[in-house]
Amino acid sequence: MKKILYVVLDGLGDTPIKELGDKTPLEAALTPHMDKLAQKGKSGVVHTVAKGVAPESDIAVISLLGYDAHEFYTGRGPLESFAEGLKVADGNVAFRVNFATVQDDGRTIKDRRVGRNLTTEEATVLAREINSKVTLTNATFEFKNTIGHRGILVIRSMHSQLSAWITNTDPAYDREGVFGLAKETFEPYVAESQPMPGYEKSPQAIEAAALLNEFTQKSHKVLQEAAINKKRIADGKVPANAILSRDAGDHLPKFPPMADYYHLKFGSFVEMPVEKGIALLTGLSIVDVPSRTGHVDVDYSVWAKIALQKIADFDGLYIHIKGPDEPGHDGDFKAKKASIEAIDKHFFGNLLPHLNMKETIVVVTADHSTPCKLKAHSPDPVPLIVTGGDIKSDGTVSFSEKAAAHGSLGELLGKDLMGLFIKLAKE
Ligand SMILES: O=C(O)[C@H](O)COP(=O)(O)O
Repeated sequence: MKKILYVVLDGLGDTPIKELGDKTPLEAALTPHMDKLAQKGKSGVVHTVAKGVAPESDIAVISLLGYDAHEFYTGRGPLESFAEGLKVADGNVAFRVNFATVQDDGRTIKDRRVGRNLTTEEATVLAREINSKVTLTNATFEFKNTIGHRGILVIRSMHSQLSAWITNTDPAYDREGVFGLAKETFEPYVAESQPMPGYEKSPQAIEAAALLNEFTQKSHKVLQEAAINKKRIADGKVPANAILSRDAGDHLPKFPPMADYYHLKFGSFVEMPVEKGIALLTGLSIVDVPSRTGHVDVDYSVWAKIALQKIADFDGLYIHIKGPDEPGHDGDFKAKKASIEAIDKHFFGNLLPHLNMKETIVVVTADHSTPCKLKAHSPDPVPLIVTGGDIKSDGTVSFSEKAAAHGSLGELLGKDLMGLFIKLAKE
């Protein structure tokens, strides 16, 4: 059986941009290596969770790994908390959070990501202050910063189980059932969490929402007084003076391990806690890579070398590269195009010349589209290339949304991809 090299570029998909000559950042980017993969293989488009769904990365990646997100997903909070070593027992409620910047009224949001320049070191100090100075009514909590403005929060009631059926305080994401869905537009105010429809009378949901609101108010007060924020303001930066919470979960997902589900041993290297949590909980082996240096030419070429070494140890590698998503969220199409070009040059450029393509099915796709115009995830399907092994070309000339839409693979669902790749790897 051939190896499977499964590369997912976060937020890759986009829509045509006038300033790029009505091309998407992917179309406009110089991507000779990915274009060659497309020319030698077949392409198509993927609705990673379902047609018309603008997924967060978590349910998209779960689907891309072949699991039905409707069946297995229990919220982003438990995934990221598990990745970061925080205990999430049944009845604890875990959230993904952002440090954010609000006006002095404590609720008008100036920036959901603190200008995307909060250092992990600054966030660590602020997290320590929150953990030491905030107390909750008949409950304890653990708050941990992760990467940049990102973090996780676990709240534990002292006398009862809590329910995750509560709304977000982060206005940028809605909840549809257990799924988190990106909103194209939203009111820039910290939302009051409340029990979700149908759970208005649930004591566990009522208590969970009340505790989240208490945490939000008290952490804001602590952050307002924090020396780090006073220094940030003096340095002309926006303060990290609020915590936005979303995607609550009150138990860990129970995935059948990949080894049992597909009888395959997969390695994985990823950048963000959410993908790390999914990899750990689906039984993928985490391949250690050096932490980001901030220089993508260095980081991506190191990743390429590690992928070449490690693919020998596994049946396949799942590689999740964050790159294009952040500039998409920031509406920075030039930076998104540059990010795609850097991945092509420094990851694929260092990987493909040394990869045994006859013995490897190479897949390149995305978890969702993050159109620069929207600055948010969208339901637009993402392009897919499948090449290598004995796969014959379907005449695709380049790697782009437009070219993929005419590919011979047509429209696919994320949860069907693994089955397709395994079939191709066995041919
Ligand atoms: O970057 C991340 O953590 C997510 O993919 C997007 O989350 P955000 O909208 O809170 O930045």
